[in-house]
Amino acid sequence: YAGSRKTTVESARSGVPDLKMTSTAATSAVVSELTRDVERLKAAMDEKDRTIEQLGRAVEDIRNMLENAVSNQFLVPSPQSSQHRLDKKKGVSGECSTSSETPKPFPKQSKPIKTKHLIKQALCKNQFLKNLNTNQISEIVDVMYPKDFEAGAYVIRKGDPGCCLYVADEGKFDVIQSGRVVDSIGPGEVFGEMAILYNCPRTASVRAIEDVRVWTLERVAYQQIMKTSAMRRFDERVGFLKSVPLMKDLNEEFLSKIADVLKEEFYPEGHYIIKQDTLGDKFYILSEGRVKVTKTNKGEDEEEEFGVLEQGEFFGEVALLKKDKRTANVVAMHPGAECLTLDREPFVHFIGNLEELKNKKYTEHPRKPSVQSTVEIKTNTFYPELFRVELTDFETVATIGVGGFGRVDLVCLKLDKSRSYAMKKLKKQQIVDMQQQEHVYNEKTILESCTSPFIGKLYKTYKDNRYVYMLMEACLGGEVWTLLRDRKCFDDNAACFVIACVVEALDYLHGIDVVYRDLKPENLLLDRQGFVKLVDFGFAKRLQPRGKKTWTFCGTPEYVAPEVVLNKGHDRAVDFWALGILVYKLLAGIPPFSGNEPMDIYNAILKGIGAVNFPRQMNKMTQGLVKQLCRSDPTERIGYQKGGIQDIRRHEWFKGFDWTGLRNKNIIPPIVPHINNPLDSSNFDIYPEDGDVPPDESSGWDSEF
Ligand SMILES: Nc1ncnc2c1ncn2[C@@H]1O[C@H](COP(=O)(O)OP(=O)(O)OP(=O)(O)O)[C@@H](O)[C@H]1O
Ligand SMILES: Nc1nc2c(ncn2[C@@H]2O[C@@H]3COP(=O)(O)O[C@H]3[C@H]2O)c(=O)[nH]1
Ligand SMILES: Nc1nc2c(ncn2[C@@H]2O[C@@H]3COP(=O)(O)O[C@H]3[C@H]2O)c(=O)[nH]1
Repeated sequence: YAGSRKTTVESARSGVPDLKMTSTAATSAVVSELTRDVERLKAAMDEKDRTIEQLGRAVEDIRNMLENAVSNQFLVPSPQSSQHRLDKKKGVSGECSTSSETPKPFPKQSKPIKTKHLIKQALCKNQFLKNLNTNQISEIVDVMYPKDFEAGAYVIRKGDPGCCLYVADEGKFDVIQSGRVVDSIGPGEVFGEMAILYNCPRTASVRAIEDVRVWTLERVAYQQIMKTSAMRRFDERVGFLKSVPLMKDLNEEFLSKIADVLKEEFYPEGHYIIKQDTLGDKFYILSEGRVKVTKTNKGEDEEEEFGVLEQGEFFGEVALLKKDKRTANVVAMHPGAECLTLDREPFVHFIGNLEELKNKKYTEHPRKPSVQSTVEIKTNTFYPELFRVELTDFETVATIGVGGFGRVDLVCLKLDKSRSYAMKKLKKQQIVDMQQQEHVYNEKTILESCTSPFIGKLYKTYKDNRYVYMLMEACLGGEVWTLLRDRKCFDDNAACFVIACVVEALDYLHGIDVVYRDLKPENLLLDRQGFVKLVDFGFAKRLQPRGKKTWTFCGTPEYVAPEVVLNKGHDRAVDFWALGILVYKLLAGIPPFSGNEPMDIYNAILKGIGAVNFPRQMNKMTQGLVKQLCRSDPTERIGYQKGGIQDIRRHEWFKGFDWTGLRNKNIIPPIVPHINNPLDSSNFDIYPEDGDVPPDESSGWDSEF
């Protein structure tokens, strides 16, 4: 750019006449000629600047178009996106909160009504926050506090860990990427929003152009408000259902399940909630206000009133039971009515049919694996051969994996090289710094209690000043991730087998109320025969029975379910979502929701599976399975409904699959790894040594290791 400008000026100078040789008139003629030249040059340069700017924008547009095309249409990937595809995906998680902790109240910050309005408007425009109810928004606005910055100060610096979201109040801000101003932010705009999900590095810098004020929302405050309000709403709903005469005999667990699938709808006064003679697919319980029931007799226009229904009464069951048209009108009365509604599908799935609901008493059924499997639930599995074995009795053969908090080594006993183990060692200080102690304990206690052929066994744990260690069964066939990287994608047969093993693992885990939360090819390993085992239980959690949920953001961006992104509270349904992503990823080689930044991925996830293009190699039946698993509403996902995980096994995609053979391990896996001896680490990538020696950490949080 500078070069081209210089060239133009130089070529103009070459035409300048010798001034000493000319008269005054000639001089002024020359000056005006030169002035015109200068004007022409200026115009040419401006034009050039504009062209360069347009070219820059065009290049940027083309780059964006190509990136979109690659992720959506499977064109030739750019080097950047193919690199992106080869990267292992890292799990991310919010800080753990122990359930025993009493939430600390966040002080309310008084602010003028105008400011409250500005913040509310800003929050309502944000993807993550726009679905919050008015109470949640008000609570959030109340705890936001002001911060002032002088012109030129950085509100956010790229790369710093983020702990809060901001709403710009007064003044303007520059968004800076690689030293370039890429955008500006003005009053009433939200920025730094990723930080309310979990602690992740800032993706850009934000600098005040003038003296500015921002309103700050801390992640901890946001998450506490979300959690307490969702729990409060859920308890209120269960409490309300208990008061509904129709449901009075149902037990609490069952009511919790129903509460989970009910949707809340508001109808203004005069609104026809149900219109006579139309088709209907919804059942209603009146939670607030009153409705009147009217009927129009054949050949008459007048509506006759049949009665008024009050809070706690239900309607809309007749058309559902008879599979016929609505038999009456139901109209909202003053000042409007609020109903809890149940669609036909979840209604049928969860409670069979209304007659059953009216006539049958439900007893408590703890969820168990839905088919008889070879797995049994044990706790405190004990391996006598390892009873006296100390940490110092092992020697390291090779590093076979590197994770967020440490690494996994292939080890053997110094005195017995006929057997190997995987030793996962985690840096204690880093665990404490990232507040992940509870997750590490979850991993230990859950794995200790698992006995499934589809889950990597944990034999024993150790600790020293710097690390905690988990001694595990070694799966020497390598990661499904590596196979996928080398093959680009799997055929239906191999994908079906991998997914079937995962289904078995999930069935086992959900049967003991454990949600896994980190399904991805990186966490699936092949054993020596080629059967797949689930490892890395860093995000697994045992949920309270009774339909209880958990709130901490956990997972790997490409695989997280929308309810996790939206902080709505989540349960085992997130594993079915991730299973859908996994099916897609194995067959297509890339995940359905992707982007350069996690935020782009989350926005794509919130748009839903309907907006995703499927590659040619995925036929309609397979697409159907992915779509049924990746329903945005968790209660609508296949696997989560009345038929349980057996619905997935029965899906057409698995037609002819030998599930019993899989469980008894008497079928031949489609990919049988080459393993030369028990110390063979050749199916894993080679990792450099970790030069970093972590500091001692002696707070004692790991006493149970
Ligand atoms: N039992 C095992 N046998 C063989 N390899 C294993 C075993 N467990 C883990 N690995 C290897 O080590 C890698 C990292 O293990 P793991 O995912 O448990 O660590 P992590 O620190 O929790 O990782 P991340 O931070 O990515 O979640 C795995 O992807 C796998 O390649
Ligand atoms: N308006 C605007 N904001 C951006 C852009 N890129 C990043 N940001 C914001 O800058 C913030 C930097 O920190 P975060 O990554 O937490 O969140 C980022 C976004 O909110 C951009 O191109 N335009
Ligand atoms: N037909 C009829 N429906 C009533 C009456 N009172 C309440 N309803 C409710 O009004 C609803 C209209 O839609 P549905 O026929 O599905 O189910 C009906 C009942 O739930 C009544 O007296 N007659």
